Amino acid sequence: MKKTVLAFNRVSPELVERLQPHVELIVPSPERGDIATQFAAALPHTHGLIGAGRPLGEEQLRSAERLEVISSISVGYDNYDVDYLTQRGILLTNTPDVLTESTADLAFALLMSAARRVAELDAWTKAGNWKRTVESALFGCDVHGKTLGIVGLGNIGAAIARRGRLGFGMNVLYSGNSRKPALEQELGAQYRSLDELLGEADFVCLVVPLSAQTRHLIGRRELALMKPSAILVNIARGAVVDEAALIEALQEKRIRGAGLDVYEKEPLADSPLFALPQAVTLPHIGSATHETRQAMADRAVDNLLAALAGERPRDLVNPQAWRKA
Ligand SMILES: O=CC(=O)O
Repeated sequence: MKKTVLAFNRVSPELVERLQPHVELIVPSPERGDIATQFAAALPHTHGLIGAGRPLGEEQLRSAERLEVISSISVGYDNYDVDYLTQRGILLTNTPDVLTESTADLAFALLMSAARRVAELDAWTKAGNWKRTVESALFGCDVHGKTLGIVGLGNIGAAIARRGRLGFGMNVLYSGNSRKPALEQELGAQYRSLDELLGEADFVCLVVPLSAQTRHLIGRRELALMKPSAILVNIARGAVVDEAALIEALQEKRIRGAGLDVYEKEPLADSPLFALPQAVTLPHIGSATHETRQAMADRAVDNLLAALAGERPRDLVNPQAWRKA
């Protein structure tokens, strides 16, 4: 008998096509009422879950007695209570690597947009404000040759550093838990403590996973260490930054600007950020290209089907659960 797989919410037709021959697939749909109710009703019969953007821990999964695997279509896994899953022997998988370059592209788009005021001046032009040559009040700042500070030089951080160094001749600084001699060699990247990096960088780019250690890593004190001319880019998770402190720093012009893809509460609604033209606000689209989302879905399906077949999935977040499963 086929095992049952429950999607978190609507999934792409390609994903349905790949899964359907192998499993009994349940996809909650807004046409059939409340998604959360449909999800909860299907959980007790479910062997595998697939999707993204749904917090899952003990409270949500108590009734999921047959659950063997959660295949997350994301690289980050801060939505899941990993200890609880491990204790229950439920495998958790993610989709690393395939989104590295697209996410680095978006970090650079945010950085460029904030520096050269792309989004702001696009809105300005379309509002019919362009009557004569733009004056210095609307000038941006250079990117090439400036200092790029990467907080968290993992795969995505390294891809951003490469763009900065090789594409824009930037000086690259990084902070994090460990030194990266190969990247120091390749890109001339220099290690700094977080405080030193904040004081030296023209662009501070956050690329750390969210954890107890990185929650509010950038707060009032850290923002005060940044240069008044500096720009903060966050493509990691909203809660890595104390958003209220960031809004205050932007309102008081204590930093030049921000490029944000992630927020403490998503979707972002009614935020003071909306009134700040120097904050570029995107709706969490780091990996949202057709090609990358397809690659992520494929990788998530591979992980899910492997786990349901009793094989060790390629991207296992909690290997300790493998022994228990
Ligand atoms: O934020 C996106 C991801 O974790 O893949």
